[in-house]
Amino acid sequence: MELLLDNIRKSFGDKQVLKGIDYTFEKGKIYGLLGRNGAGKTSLFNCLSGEIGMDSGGAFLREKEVSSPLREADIGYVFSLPILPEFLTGYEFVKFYMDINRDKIEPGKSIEDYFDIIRIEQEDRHRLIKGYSHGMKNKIQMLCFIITRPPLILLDEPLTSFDVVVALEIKKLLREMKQDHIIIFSTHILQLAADLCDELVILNNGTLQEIPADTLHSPEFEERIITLLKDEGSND
Ligand SMILES: Nc1ncnc2c1ncn2[C@@H]1O[C@H](COP(=O)(O)OP(=O)(O)OP(=O)(O)O)[C@@H](O)[C@H]1O
Repeated sequence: MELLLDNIRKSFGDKQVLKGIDYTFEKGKIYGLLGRNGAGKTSLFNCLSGEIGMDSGGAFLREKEVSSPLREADIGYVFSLPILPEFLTGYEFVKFYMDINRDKIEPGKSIEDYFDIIRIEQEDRHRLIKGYSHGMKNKIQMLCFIITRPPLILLDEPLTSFDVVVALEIKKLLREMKQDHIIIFSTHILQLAADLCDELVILNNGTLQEIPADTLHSPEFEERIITLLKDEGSND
């Protein structure tokens, strides 16, 4: 399975943020999306998820030479600022989410199993989401895609809110899941990108640019990325 981005363009007023995004992402890999503040990473994710409309271009999933337009149901999107019904308990929300997605759930997994996966303690499961920490809310958002397992998973700076222990668990989980999914996550933490990603792409002056694979584990990794990101700044 592949995700094909075809000449995606998006402007806000006079500001052209995405200037023709062309890229092919493959199943089985974790992609790190890098870019400076305001480069358009969230805008790209929002265009893909349908949160905002693209001005032109398109996104398609291709399976065995057959392409179909990307649909909302194909995407699990974890926002950097989690959006959840705060008036429900974690348990109530997850139960509701499982009920409405009954047809997509792996047989044999209970609600408690899912909470165990993301390590939310028993006593916290029945507390209102309103009182959850940022990291716990992110975990609940992640649980949504663990439950429904959509082909495309978009993570907008997700791991920054987790403590080191949870971050390690989530990294492990993403690595386990990657064989069946296309995972793209945006981050400003270069070490995390180098550690977790199979490929890196930079959103540079409104277009996506692949970073050569040999850069990822080279001793000059950080230096080379920073040079590329600075180049972007000079294009503004
Ligand atoms: N709804 C909107 N209306 C007007 N301008 C917007 C809107 N959304 C984003 N922008 C602008 O588009 C540009 C890209 O923003 P975006 O949030 O996509 O960048 P980003 O790469 O995710 O940044 P960061 O790393 O700081 O989160 C910015 O100049 C931002 O102000």
